[in-house]
Amino acid sequence: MSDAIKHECGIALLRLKKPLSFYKEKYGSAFYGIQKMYLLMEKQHNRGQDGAGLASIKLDVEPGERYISRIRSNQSQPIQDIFAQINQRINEELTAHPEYNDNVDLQKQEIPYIGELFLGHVRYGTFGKNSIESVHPFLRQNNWMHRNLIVAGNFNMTNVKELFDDLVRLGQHPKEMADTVTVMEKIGHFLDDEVTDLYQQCKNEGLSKREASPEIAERLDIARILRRASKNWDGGYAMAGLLGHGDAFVTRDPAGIRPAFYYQDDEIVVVASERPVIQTVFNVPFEAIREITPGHAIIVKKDGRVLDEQIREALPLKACSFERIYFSRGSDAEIYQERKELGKLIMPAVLEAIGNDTDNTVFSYIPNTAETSFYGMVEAAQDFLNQRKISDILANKEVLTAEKLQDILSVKLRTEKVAIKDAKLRTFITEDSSRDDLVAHVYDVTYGVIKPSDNLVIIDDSIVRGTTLKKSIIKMMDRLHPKKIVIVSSAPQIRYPDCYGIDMAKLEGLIAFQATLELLKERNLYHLVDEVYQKSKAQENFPDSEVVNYVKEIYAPFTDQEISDKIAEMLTSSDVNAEVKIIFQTVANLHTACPKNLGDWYFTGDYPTNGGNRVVNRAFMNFYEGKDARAY
Ligand SMILES: O=P(O)(O)OC[C@H]1O[C@H](OP(=O)(O)OP(=O)(O)O)[C@H](O)[C@@H]1O
Repeated sequence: MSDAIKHECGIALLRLKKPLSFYKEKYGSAFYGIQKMYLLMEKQHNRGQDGAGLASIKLDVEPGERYISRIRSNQSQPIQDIFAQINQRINEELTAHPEYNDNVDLQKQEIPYIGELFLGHVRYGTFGKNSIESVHPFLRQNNWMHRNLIVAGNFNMTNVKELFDDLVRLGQHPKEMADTVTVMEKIGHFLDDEVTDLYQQCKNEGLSKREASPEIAERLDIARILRRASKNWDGGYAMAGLLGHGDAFVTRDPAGIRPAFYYQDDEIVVVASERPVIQTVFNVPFEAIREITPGHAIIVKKDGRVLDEQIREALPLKACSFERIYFSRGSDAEIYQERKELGKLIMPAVLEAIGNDTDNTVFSYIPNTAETSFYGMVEAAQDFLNQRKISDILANKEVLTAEKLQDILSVKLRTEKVAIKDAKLRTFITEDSSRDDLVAHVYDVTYGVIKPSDNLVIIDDSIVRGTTLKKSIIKMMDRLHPKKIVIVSSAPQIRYPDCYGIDMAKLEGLIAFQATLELLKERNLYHLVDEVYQKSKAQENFPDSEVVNYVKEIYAPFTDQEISDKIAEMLTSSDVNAEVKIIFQTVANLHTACPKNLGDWYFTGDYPTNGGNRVVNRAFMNFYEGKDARAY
């Protein structure tokens, strides 16, 4: 089996509803679509830096003219790479044929990528190969216009094997087991089916073959195709597709795990993985942008109609909270406030850890994502300080002088930028093998702002494997000689693997799991590991719906605090002098801060789809059997 491919990805779909001459007149260029695609993709580069791809379709072309273009790159800076190539191609054409310059019809006819429909994708290839074949969009070609299918997705299916077997049962011979291919072939199969049915219909109505073609395109029921294709999909997905003649769709999983936003007016329809991208690129307000309803698809017919159709029965809404904590850009109006709230809500625990001694404490953060929660933490600390000033003033009100008041008011919160990130990479999603070394060299430290009598409170958005802390942050912070280092995680302890698109596939990689194993050993409870293995093994061949997440029993004997303390101990190497404490967010606070994104399986083990329980079961067995394998 070829490696399943991970998809911590971003998508962008754009349909220009007017003729290209309209954009030339209004915005000065018929390349409007390409320019907007560049921005839509670049502003989602946080979602993928290993690969980028773009496909475009020209509507209503004559037979013999090319109408689908696709370009993909797995070079460093892949977004720049593909657009540099596109630009070069366009410029070559324009230089060789000056007559194209002011002629939109000729541009459309002769220059690739000048079309009305676009699909872009940015990709993280977090493990396995990062070959060009793994870069989206994927293409399924056919001589029949409406049988051409182009797909790109931000997704991960837990049951690729089963979906693959389904295809084989249908008589197909898929060329690989990668989930993108499987999903595309699934859609493709029902697309073919639908086309065949419609052709029969047209024939019965007396239409000639040639007359039938545009009729089929018009009547094609995309929702029906998606309903049939996605029936057995178990996973998190925002799946986008284009058909050769010009229909387009984006469908979202029934639990709303992966995000997808859209906007439309009379000039454009646009879909992206993140909302602020659309706001910025098209200068539209927050309120004008909608989320695709979980289990629905937004379908843009070739004639410009936009349909919102239900595809799957909705599941309880479990939008991924990790999008809010880490993955998405913090520029979204809601996400920004949520991250701040995460910082605020954890403050009482921080104050306790420093014995309310804000005077001898420096507050800081680990760049970049945690910067926003730092602002929230600082606001809460400021509130605490103000309360103290009020009490001081009231207590001294009989003897208050201007000087005394000045003394009280001059006390300030001490915030510093202590950690500096040298490389502009997201290390969390860097491939396992090269990560340790990278992390060790990614950060640097600011000297001269910490006194030996100080506590240093430093907030990070999440602690996953703990590499960032162990290999880099704690050691470097210790070089500043603080008395105590308090690491604050704006996310709760990550105890279970993810299987819906965030790369946390192995249990033994998670520091919370490792710490719990240590505790089990110390307390002579390690037999629980054997027991959980027996229970997991016994349900190995159960249908997904009957599998129980027994891994929860591993954590049950311990309080959160005990596990946190063990994590701190394990991440602190013997040469570190400061006392190190780690504080994690509670799951209850997470839900308070991010009320719309209640998906919390990596923290609680409560998976939103049945496949999740199978994955955690498999992940545990892999760990127990010493198999260095991914669980899906
Ligand atoms: O515990 P670990 O397994 O080391 O992973 C957690 C770290 O990874 C992320 O940083 P990243 O460099 O990806 O991104 P950022 O700059 O966007 O915060 C995250 O912000 C944590 O610092």
